[in-house]
Amino acid sequence: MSETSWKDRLFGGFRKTSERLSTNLTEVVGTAKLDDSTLDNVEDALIMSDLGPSAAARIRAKLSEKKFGLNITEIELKEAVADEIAEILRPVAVPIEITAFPRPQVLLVIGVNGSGKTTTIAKMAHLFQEDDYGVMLAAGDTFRAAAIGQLATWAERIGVPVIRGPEGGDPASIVFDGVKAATDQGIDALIVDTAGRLQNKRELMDELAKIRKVLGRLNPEAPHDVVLVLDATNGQNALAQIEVFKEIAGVTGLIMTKLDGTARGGVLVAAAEQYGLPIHAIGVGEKIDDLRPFDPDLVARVIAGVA
Ligand SMILES: Nc1nc2c(ncn2[C@@H]2O[C@H](COP(=O)(O)OP(=O)(O)OP(=O)(O)O)[C@@H](O)[C@H]2O)c(=O)[nH]1
Repeated sequence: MSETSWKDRLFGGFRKTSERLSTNLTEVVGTAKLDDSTLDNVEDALIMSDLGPSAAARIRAKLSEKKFGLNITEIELKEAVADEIAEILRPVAVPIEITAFPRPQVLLVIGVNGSGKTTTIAKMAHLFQEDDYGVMLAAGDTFRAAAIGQLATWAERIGVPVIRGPEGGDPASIVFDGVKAATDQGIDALIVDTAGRLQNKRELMDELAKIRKVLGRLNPEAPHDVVLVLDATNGQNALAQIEVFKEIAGVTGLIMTKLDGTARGGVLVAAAEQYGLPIHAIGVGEKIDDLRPFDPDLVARVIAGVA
């Protein structure tokens, strides 16, 4: 896909978020002087737009440091907010690199049901394929037959092999088969779907521990990545998921999906500020090429409504 059309999609995707922040910030201006009361209002506007109290306080402090007492127009305020959002996003906008030696790089993908995990795995595979990497999928979410079928359908559609077992089968054994097959076939990236049953933390922890143990026997470096897929429409609840999964699954990076059609895209900034985990890519639609790594400066401007 051309960069222009991705940009359009990005704009379209974040439209509701930027409208919300824009509206909230517009209410602020009128008081043209950036004094304490205006700063209070800016901070409130950022919190109301899901950027979270911590990012809001940080942006407020920076604005105050740079522009306190100055007269500021609405557009200048939005530009300044965009600059500070970019500061927060820059360190975490880190695409996944396929660097594992020996191959394959093993990526465990976790996330609660409905977060967009399966679709995101297909989109990631597609991204890697575009870079000429050989990709294989492993259907480690054996909890539901539908999940295995859905992954297999995607694999067929994008033309990548998939390792699968029976419903209720042992995920660790599928991962084992996956690594062996990927190694034999010279595959670069093995993406493993896992069950995301947060309802039962103990079970999930045990399952992941077993997968790690099996992987460790084949390659002590694996899994190289533990990617948590989050649904942006869940707002603050998505942040709570980071907290839990970080603790129980050793998350190494995030992918945030469904940023299209939600006014809650500010949660991307909240996640960046609060957790500092790499955000590998963002999803702005249901199509195969609707997931990309992101340009933090551009996304910041889109969110603040000045792009
Ligand atoms: N609008 C939009 N929809 C998305 C995005 N990513 C995934 N979806 C949709 O979200 C729904 C759930 O996605 P799945 O991939 O099935 O999610 P899952 O987490 O694997 O969920 P289960 O299979 O139910 O466990 C599907 O209808 C996807 O098309 C996105 O970035 N934007």
